[in-house]
Amino acid sequence: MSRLVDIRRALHQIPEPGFHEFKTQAFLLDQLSKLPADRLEIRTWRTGILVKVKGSNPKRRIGYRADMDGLPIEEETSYPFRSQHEGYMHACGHDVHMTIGLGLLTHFVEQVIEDDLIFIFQPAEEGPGGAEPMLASEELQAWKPDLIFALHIAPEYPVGTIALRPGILFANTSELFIDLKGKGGHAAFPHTANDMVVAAAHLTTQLQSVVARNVDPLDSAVVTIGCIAGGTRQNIIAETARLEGTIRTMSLDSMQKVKSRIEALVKGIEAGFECQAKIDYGSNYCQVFNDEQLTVEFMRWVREAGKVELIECPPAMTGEDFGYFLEEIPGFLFWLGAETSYGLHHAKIEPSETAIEVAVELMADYLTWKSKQA
Ligand SMILES: CC(=O)N[C@@H](CCC[C@H](N)C(=O)O)C(=O)O
Repeated sequence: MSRLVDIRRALHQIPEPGFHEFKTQAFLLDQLSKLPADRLEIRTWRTGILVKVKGSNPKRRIGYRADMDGLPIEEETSYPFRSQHEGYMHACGHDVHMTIGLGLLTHFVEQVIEDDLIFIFQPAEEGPGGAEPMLASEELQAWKPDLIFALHIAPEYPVGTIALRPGILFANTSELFIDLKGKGGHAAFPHTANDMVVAAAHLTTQLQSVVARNVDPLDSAVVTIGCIAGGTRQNIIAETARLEGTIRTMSLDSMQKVKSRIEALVKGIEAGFECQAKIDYGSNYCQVFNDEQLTVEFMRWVREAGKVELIECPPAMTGEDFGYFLEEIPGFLFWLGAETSYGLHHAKIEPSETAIEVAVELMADYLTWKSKQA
C-alpha cells in the first residue's frame, strides 16, 4: 500500500484544471507502462485514459470511473507534498480516486477475473464536465461497460465506513454566471454613474430569496454565489460586475423554476439599476441516480462481507457528472469515509490515506464476487 500512498502524494502535487490534466495523464500512463502489458489495452481520450484489463472468459465489461481534475484553490494543508501548481489543489479527493483506480487495476492484472474491466480516468468533473462527451466518444462506446461503479471521498465519515442509497444520491446542477454592465465613473460623483458593485450586492442578496421563498420547503434546492468580481480600484465606480455560482436541485422541475425566478430577479436589477445583465448557465449535470437493484444487492453484500461499516445516507446537494454514466449504464456511486476535519473544496482538507486501502480491498472483493454472478 505504501506504493499507492506514494502515487497519491505524487498526484496530489500536480492538480490541473478540467481538460488540462496533461501531467496527470502522463503520470498515469507512466504508472500503467510498469504493469504487465499482455493483460492491458490502453486508449486515451483528450486528457482522459481508458484501460481494459482483459478477463479470462469475458461475458461482460465492468467499469470503474475515477475523476482527474483539481480545483482553483490555493492549498493550505500541512502536507510536505503540497501542490506544486500555484493556485490549484486536489481539494475534492480526485487524487485519492485515481489512486484507488490504479490500485484496483493493478490488483486485477495480478488476480485475473472472468469479465473484462474498464477503468475510466475521466477529466473535468469539476467543470465543464468530461463525463458526457467521454461517454459519447468512439473510444468509450467501443468499450462501453455493462455495469459501472465509482466512489467519492466523504470527509464526514470515518475510515472503514461507506455510505450510499438506492435512487437519487446527488443533485441536478447548473452553473450560473451573471454579467452586469452599468456606467463607471468617479467615486465622488455616484449620481452620474450606475454602480455595478451595488447592483451585484443587491442581486446576491435577492438570489437568497429564491430557495427561501420560491421552492417548496419539502423539496430541496441551493443557489450559491461563490465568486463576485467587479471594479478596478477603491475610488472608481465599477462599470461591470460578475457573479459566479451554482444551482442545485433534486428535480428538473425545480431547476426550471429556480432558473425562471433568477431570470425575473435579474430583470428587476436591470430595471432598478438601469444596467444590462447577461445570464449564462454554463454546464449542467444530471442527478446521480444509483441503480436500485444493483445498489440494494451491493448493500446486502457489504453487510454480509462485514469488512466496512455501511450507512444508508440521505441524498446530498453535491453534483457529479458520473450521473451521465448512470443514465446509460446501471451502477452506483458511494461515499468513502476519509475522515478529515475540513470539508470538500476546502484549502485545508487532508483526507485520510488509509481510506485508499479500504476502498481497494472492498472493491476488489466486490468486483471479483460480482464477476461470478450471472
Ligand atoms: C463532488 C463535487 O464536489 N462536484 C462538484 C461538481 C461541480 C459541477 C459544476 N461545476 C457546478 O458547480 O455546478 C460540486 O460542486 O458539487
